[in-house]
Amino acid sequence: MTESRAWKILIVDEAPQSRATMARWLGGRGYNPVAVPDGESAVELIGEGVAVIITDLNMPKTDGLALLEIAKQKAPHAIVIVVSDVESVDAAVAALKAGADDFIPKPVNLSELTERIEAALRRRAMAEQIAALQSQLTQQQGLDNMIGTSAAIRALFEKIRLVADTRSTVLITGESGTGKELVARSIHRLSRRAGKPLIPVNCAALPESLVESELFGHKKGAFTGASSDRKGLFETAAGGTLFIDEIGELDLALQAKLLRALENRTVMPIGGSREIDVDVRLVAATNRELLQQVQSKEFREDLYFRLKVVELTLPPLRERKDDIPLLIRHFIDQLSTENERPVRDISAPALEAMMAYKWPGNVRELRNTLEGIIVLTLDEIIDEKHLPPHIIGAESAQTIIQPGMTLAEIEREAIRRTLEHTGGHRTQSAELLGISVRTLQRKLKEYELET
Ligand SMILES: Nc1ncnc2c1ncn2[C@@H]1O[C@H](COP(=O)(O)OP(=O)(O)OP(=O)(O)O)[C@@H](O)[C@H]1O
Repeated sequence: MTESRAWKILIVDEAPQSRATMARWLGGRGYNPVAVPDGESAVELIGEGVAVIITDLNMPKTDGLALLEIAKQKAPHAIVIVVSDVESVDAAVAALKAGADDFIPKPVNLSELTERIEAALRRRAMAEQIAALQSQLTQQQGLDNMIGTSAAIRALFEKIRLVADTRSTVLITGESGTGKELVARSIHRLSRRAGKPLIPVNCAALPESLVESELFGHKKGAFTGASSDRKGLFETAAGGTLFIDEIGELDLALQAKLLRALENRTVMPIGGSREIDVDVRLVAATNRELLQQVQSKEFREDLYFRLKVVELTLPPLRERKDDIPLLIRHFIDQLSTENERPVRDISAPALEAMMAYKWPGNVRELRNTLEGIIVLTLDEIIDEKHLPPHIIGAESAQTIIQPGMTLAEIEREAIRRTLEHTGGHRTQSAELLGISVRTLQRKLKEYELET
């Protein structure tokens, strides 16, 4: 059954035998059936407590269609299943058009009846969850579709609201895939700067030699290839927000330049002779331990303290498992629509397996996993059979290491499988492999794994 609660089912059928058989069958399956012989007696009983109404169509006085009308008024959430003789198929079609949830021809096949009831109850539960989710989203408007009701996420939403409309620099920390970019976008959208641009820049994705000119701009002739003046992202973001992702990847010289830009609110383009005023709010993110980088002298301590005036930390998904069902429902809804697939729910055992899994790639991995499943199925319900083996804990003991393999071959295979696991996400793969994104990029070239 969809829930342990005994659903109240109203059976309206003139034929005593058929009425009694349905009632006995449903009672034996844990439902709470109430059987009546005509429309009038049914009208008396229709109310909020009734979950399902099974009604015959052809009845004297109040017939099935009239009952359907009344049910819509008195118990709008009740599911109405019409049963009818095959001859009155036209009437059944009319009932479906008038809003009945399902139609079963008489004589009623009892197993089919329970299946249809279960399916309708599941559909209704899903619709209710989506409605709840939508209202929750409306309440969180401005938070860029960030889903979550766990205590940790609610506390984070609160901090985002408080910090958004200040000038403070914000440092967002958290593992890869936890939603740092979404937080940065929310901060921008809730701030007075929302009408101005939010410019994201990922330091790990840019070659080191380009980061400086990207951020601060350059003058014509400043270096080979600088054929004209170019504005940096600080200037492009004027009045708005600059989101520097993977700030831990900035080299020390650029860290000094960034600190100066923050302190003086001016930037100096490469090859320039004059500082340019910039009014930009900086939001930075990292999935590395900046403090450790400070201790190992890879990151300037003064910049670290300048950045961490306000620090928002995103907990890994495994530490806020309460959010998993909600996120799954959100992604099922979103990805089924996007990919035109019929998936609309997840079975209890599959959900349990997803809750037990550790999600090293966090929300991104959850979304990628669901996308992989949804794209490849025409089923309506995600079940255990759809889940990848590593999630249901059935990953075989097969190991990538075989005697005779070189270390390079083992490394190549580890990188290949990690990329497969993260859906090709380099930052996340680098983190899982314990190397920097740049090292990963170098190895991808070396092992010819680039796509
Ligand atoms: N709370 C959430 N609600 C809905 N979607 C989320 C949530 N958190 C993350 N996501 C989704 O997960 C994916 C990863 O999020 P995001 O890019 O913000 O992570 P990140 O921490 O910035 O990752 P990285 O460190 O790798 O850049 C995105 O598709 C994002 O929309």
